[in-house]
Amino acid sequence: MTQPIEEAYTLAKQKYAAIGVDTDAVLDKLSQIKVSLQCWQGDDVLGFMFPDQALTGGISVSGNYPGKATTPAQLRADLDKALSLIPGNHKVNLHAIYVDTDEKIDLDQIEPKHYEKWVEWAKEKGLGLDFNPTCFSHPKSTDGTLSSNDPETQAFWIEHVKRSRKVAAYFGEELNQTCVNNIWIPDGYKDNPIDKMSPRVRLRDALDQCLEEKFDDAHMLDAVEGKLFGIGAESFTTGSNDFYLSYALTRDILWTIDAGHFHPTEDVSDKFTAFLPFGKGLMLHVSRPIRWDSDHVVILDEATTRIGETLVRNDLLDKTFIGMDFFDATINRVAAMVIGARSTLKSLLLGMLSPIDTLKDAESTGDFTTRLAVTEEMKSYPFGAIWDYYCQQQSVPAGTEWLKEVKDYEQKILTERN
Ligand SMILES: C[C@H](O)[C@H](O)[C@@H](O)C(=O)CO
Ligand SMILES: [Mn+2]
Repeated sequence: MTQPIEEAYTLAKQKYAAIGVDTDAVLDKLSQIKVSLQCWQGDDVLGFMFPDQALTGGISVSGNYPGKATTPAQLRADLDKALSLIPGNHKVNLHAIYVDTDEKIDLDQIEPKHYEKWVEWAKEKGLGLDFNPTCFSHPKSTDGTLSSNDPETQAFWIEHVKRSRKVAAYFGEELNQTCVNNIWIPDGYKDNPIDKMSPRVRLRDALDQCLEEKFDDAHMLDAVEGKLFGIGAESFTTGSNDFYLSYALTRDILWTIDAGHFHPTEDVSDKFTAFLPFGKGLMLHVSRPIRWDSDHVVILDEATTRIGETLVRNDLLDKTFIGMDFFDATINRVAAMVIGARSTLKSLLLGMLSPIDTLKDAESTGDFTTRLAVTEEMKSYPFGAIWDYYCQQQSVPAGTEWLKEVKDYEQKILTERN
């Protein structure tokens, strides 16, 4: 440990102790938390199944920064680099298109064996894995997927989702920890539909078929992710947030809240405690929407801070799987992963460094003056000293030191690609 970091921590620790916060206990708690690092930041959501297929489904990646991963081995190397700069022990989130096989297969043919190399790698690195069926960027996804009114198309996507659940359960069994299988589909209409009921009934029934096979919760949990709108589906999104909230509650599965999938003025963190008194649990896609679901790299802004604080203050960490969802090709992709994950973890640390009991006492006795005064003062507490110490403790670089490693990696590895 370098001297200045230790000294700064000692002073900061005293300051937090004076308001009843035990920073050593906080760092111990933070070290137990896993965030799921989305692999698709590494290759602009292309995957290895149909890499020449354009990205569709109303999501888009801008930028052409050199060095994107074009093979599973490259992507794993980039993830390794990123994970070595993120404090703690985490998970990696895969989409179905990230197969690692020489077989030429379509999405309705995926099997656990096509992802074996990911599992071997995860075991070697002590990582967990999450999974997502990929219901976009495919010739059969242009006119709807699970809610399609073409029985053949719908059957194709049902088969894909059923198989993705088997892959997720295999991940969970092999890695001895829960793998979340998150279902998101892009179905919707550009213009106002007349019949809004039939697509949603078809989606409900298709999902029910997908979920027929039962798996052990300890290995696999289903999650459904809604959305306000997507490019090309501006007027109607079949799998809207209300639809999936209802579906998750009635089927006792996880609801995925993507921070970019609501109206920009909505506070997504407020939804956690609206859902959890009734629901099984949450999956989060921590993201950064700029005017729309732009999937910018997560930073420690007010929205992200509120997410971390809400999870901690309300004791929701045991019921929430924290994933991230952003993809930016205008900057170094490994750096994007590191920035997003470190910022997400910082939001949790900020939450943990609050004098929660004092604040709750003030609130319950109606002392809202104290609640406001203390939360404001906390903003200038020496949080950075605690974070730097945590990084040292977890053997990852503190401050911007990590950037040197990414720049070095860029020079030696990334610029040699393409
Ligand atoms: C890759 C997608 O972003 C992801 O699967 C989905 O979670 C989403 O947020 C679509 O907008
Ligand atoms: Mn998402």
